[in-house]
Amino acid sequence: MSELTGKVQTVLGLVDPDQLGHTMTHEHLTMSFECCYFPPPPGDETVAENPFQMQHMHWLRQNPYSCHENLLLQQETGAVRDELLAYRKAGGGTIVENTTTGIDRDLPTLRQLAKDTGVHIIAGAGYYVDCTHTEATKKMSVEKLTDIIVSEVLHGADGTDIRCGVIGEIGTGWPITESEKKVLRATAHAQAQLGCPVIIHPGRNPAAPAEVVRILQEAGGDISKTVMSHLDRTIFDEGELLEFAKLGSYLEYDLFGTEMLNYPYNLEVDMVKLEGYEDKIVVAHDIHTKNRLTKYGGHGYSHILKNIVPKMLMRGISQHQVDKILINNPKHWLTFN
Ligand SMILES: CCC(=O)NCCS(=O)(=O)O
Repeated sequence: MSELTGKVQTVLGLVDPDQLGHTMTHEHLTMSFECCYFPPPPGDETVAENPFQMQHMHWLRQNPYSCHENLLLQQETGAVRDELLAYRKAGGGTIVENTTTGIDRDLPTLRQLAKDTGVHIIAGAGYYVDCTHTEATKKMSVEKLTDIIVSEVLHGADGTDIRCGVIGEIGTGWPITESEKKVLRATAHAQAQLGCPVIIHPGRNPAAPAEVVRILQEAGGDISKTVMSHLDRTIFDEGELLEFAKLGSYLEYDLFGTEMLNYPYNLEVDMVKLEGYEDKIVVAHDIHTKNRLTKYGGHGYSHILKNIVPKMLMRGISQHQVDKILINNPKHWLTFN
């Protein structure tokens, strides 16, 4: 039992879990995604250099990683502040900010955004994918990595006294590299000490999520307190997905905002299926590029609350089930044991 037990840790301090309200479990408010720059298709180089014009917006949606400028979300703090105020107005209460070491976590900015907007912001401890690990990180032992992660939760990260309230998103690719495996083991050790929530970014192979769970479990991690992100881009086969669900993690769908929501000829195309896992599903937009902000014609952080919830209700998901996905499941996940 520690002072964290039964509480949720935000960038402004500990809060009672019932204060969280509607929660997006996977967003970014300030970060850089330069690590994942992807060259534009041949012939499109000039568009990529000057993307933020009306006639280029569709190109940007199709090629979000092919424009350096688009990857610098940390330049948009003013727009993000406005977005968070709109999120509150739409009924939003909490955002889990998944930016970890390697993609420019900025805790003072998160604290200021929380103060300015009243949105509860929960920051992430730990490391993103291998290509962002420094040589020093790659050389660290599991014990050293564990100490750093624990300290980010108990004392503060990046030379500040601002404490993280979740470990992750912990980045892994496919195959999982040695350095990523060490970080996963450190994550499990830290979780065992702290009783804290964990969130994982799996590689893009359908086998990746289960392999991560295996490594975490072997190292003593608590899978029932772990979110597996990005399942909507990772496991496409329904049978495989149900097999993975049996392992007991939370199942996160976080591509909302990039879906084809109103396909006019068949309004059923994006039907959500719960399949008995309504206590394990969480959702988010995973905003990590500029073009997804409303300032640039994007969907913003309120899209799920404004557009997806009505669709869920229309398709027979009850208000009680919606509340589980948006309020109760995140609350239980985020509360320290
Ligand atoms: C930093 C945000 C992130 O990792 N999002 C997932 C991107 S992708 O792996 O689906 O391309």
